[in-house]
Amino acid sequence: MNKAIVDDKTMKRTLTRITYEIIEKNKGNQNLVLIGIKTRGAYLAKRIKSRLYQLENIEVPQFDLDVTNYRDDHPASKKGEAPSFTKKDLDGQHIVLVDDVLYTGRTIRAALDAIMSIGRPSKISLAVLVDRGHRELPIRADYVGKNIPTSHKETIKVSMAEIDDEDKIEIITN
Ligand SMILES: O=P(O)(O)OC[C@H]1O[C@H](OP(=O)(O)OP(=O)(O)O)[C@H](O)[C@@H]1O
Ligand SMILES: O=c1cc[nH]c(=O)[nH]1
Repeated sequence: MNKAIVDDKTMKRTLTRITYEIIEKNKGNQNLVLIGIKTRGAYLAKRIKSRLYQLENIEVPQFDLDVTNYRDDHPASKKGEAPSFTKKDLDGQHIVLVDDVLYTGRTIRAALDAIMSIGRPSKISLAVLVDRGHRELPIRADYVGKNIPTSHKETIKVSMAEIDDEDKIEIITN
C-alpha cells in the first residue's frame, strides 16, 4: 500500500526551509560546497544550489557522489562511478552532504569515506529530506526536512520531477 505523505508544494517549502537553515547556520557562507548523493540526493543538492542563488545570491560549488564503491556491502561485481571532485575541491572547505532518505546511516558512512579518502574538509554537515530513524551507526543530520517515524517493514519513497515526473514522498507498506 502506498500512502502519499508529502506533496510537491510541501516538498518545495521544505527545501526552501532547509536552504534558509543552511544560510542561517553559515553566516557569510564561506567555503560551502554541496555534495549530493546519487541518485536523488544529487538532484536535491542541485535544487539547494539554485535556491541559495535565488534567495541570497550565494554561489556554491556542487558535485554528485556515487557511493557504490565505498559501501560496506559492496559486491565486487558492481562498479560505481569515481568521484568527480578532487582534493582541491575539498581541502579546508565546509561540505554539506545532501541525501533524500536517512535510514541506517550506511550510505552516509560510505560518503564520508569517499570524501575523506580524497581530501580534508574543515567540516562536514548533513542535510536530508527525510529522517526515518533506525540508525545502525552513530550518524545524525544537521538539516532535516521531515522526521517520519517508520517501522522496519515500511519504505520511504521519494519521487522527484527530474526523474520521476513529480515531487512527492510516500510511505510504502509491504
Ligand atoms: O541510511 P541508509 O540505510 O544507507 O539508506 C538511505 C539511502 O538509501 C537510498 O538509496 P538507495 O541505495 O536506495 O539508492 P538510490 O538513491 O539510487 O535509490 C536513499 O537514497 C539513501 O541514499
Ligand atoms: O525507506 C527507505 C530506506 C532507505 N532508502 C530509501 O530510499 N527509503
